[in-house]
Amino acid sequence: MSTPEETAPYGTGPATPTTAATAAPAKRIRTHHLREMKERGERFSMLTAYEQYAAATFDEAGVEVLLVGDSASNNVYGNDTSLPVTVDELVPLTRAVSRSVRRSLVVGDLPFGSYQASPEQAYLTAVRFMKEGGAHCVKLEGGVEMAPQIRKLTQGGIPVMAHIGFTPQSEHALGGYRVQGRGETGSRVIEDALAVQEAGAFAVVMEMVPGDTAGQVTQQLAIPTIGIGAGPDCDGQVLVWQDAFGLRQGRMARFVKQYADLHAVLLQAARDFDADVKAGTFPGPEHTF
Ligand SMILES: Nc1nc(=O)c2c([nH]1)NC[C@@H]1CN(c3ccc(C(=O)N[C@@H](CCC(=O)O)C(=O)O)cc3)CN21
Ligand SMILES: CC(C)C(=O)C(=O)O
Ligand SMILES: [Mg+2]
Repeated sequence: MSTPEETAPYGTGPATPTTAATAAPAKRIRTHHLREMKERGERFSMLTAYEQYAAATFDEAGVEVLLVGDSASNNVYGNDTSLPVTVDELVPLTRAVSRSVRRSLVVGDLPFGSYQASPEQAYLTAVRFMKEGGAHCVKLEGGVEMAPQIRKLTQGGIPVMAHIGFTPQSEHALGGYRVQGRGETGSRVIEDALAVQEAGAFAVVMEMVPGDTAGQVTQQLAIPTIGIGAGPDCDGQVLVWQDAFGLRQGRMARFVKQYADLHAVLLQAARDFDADVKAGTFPGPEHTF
């Protein structure tokens, strides 16, 4: 007789990786490992993840960092922008991802309005991602102006990933989806990068920053940089997984490379199922008790 746990078909989380069941226990990625990789001149990868199967698969693939992005606003909840998503909506997704990884570092992305008001607000929000969501660290958007928040969290035992350049939560203030730091404003990106490092951030995302500026920042900083639309000279790269693997349809930002066409695969599978049901060819005898 097997135990209920052994036969439970769902919600098995990281205990049943698809192929790695016999592999040695994976060593968890910690924030200092990313810095050591930078020091050795090695690059690392980051993808968004919002639920169990994507998270477990990317973990198994060797992706070092999984971001439960506030981009769940668009890619899970169907909003047009990242602004409407709430802490109450993101924390359960973070919990799903953190339960599903064996090795990857899980980053909870603090949503718009949940940390900008004060370092205290930021701390209380970040604690929810760590306690209820099981996140290993958090990310927040902003440079010089967010240094007090970054300092407060870091001193309170919560590692912080910063996010500078184009910061989608400020799209209305920035005047739309635009490359940041072209020409004279390049110095702003460098000031922001130095400020977040000084405040204690363990890494920094740079979004839509000219490649040469991102390369300079990467050289100047001791902490790793992670690019999205910031050229090849960052220490790591991040993409939204539904963009990279072709689940999302529509116009993609220039920085997206498409590695698969999951929309086509899923569409065909759904059409085949629908046709089988309508033809009476599913379920067959082998599916019937
Ligand atoms: N699915 C998805 N992918 C993302 O990359 C993403 C989200 N959602 N949601 C939150 C933010 C919004 N982001 C965006 C959204 C649009 C552009 C964009 O349209 N960029 C254009 C304009 C660049 C320019 O000319 O300045 C591009 O062609 O890259 C970029 C980043 C990144 N994040
Ligand atoms: C695009 C990444 C960096 C992000 O912040 C998100 O997915 O929310
Ligand atoms: Mg985000």
